[in-house]
Amino acid sequence: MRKPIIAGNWKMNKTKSEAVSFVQEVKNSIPSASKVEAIVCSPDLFLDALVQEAQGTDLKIAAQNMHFEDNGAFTGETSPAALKDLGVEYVVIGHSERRDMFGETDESVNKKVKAALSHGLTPIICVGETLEEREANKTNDVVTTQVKGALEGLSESDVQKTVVAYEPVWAIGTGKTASSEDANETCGVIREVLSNTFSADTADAVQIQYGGSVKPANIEDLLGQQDIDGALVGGASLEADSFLKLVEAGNE
Ligand SMILES: O=C[C@H](O)COP(=O)(O)O
Repeated sequence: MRKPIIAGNWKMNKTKSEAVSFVQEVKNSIPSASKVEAIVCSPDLFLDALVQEAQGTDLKIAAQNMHFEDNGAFTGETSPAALKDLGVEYVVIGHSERRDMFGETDESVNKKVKAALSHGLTPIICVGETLEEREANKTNDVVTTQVKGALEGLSESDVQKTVVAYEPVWAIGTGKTASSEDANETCGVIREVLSNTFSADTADAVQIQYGGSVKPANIEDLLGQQDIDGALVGGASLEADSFLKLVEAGNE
């Protein structure tokens, strides 16, 4: 049985004091033995404070990116070793904003996924098509290539430790959500790729999230779909109230 994940990706928002207040507000409202895993993906600057603040609660803290090397001359970057040492448990890898604006490729995503796993971090691997690709009926090809590229060379048991987030680029921050059925269909395609490339057991084990304008008003429909195991949420995760509503929806 896959446990759904509600992950709030704050992107480049909040100051440290705002971030800490948010965690103080939500951490004791995550039901223990919750049916969903609740995660906040924070800018690196606040990770240490947030991990401390969330200790002993059911709220997990994630990074939004990392380098694939353990150390070296990579100015401005953060290593997986440093994240692990802070007590971070998850890391978002290959978000479309990083692919689009910071030169992430399937190859760098693959290196980062391997590095995360080797440090015991759970990678949340983002895939998804642009509007142009969708209109050219290339959605399935694009996500297939991205999923295969991200997981290239991994063992079945390592793949089972990953999370995939399907985020159609045209639905991110636009207010346009894929219909639950369309989102489910593409998550199903991803599961089929996992099954064909690795095994049916692997496909069954991997949590596949949907992301793109998820909000309290549409979360229930999305979570009700067979192949959608949670959500990666940007805008609607910035306010504690709204984040808690998303987590509550997963507990109903
Ligand atoms: O990582 C989160 C996604 O990019 C979705 O962002 P959004 O919920 O603001 O559309």
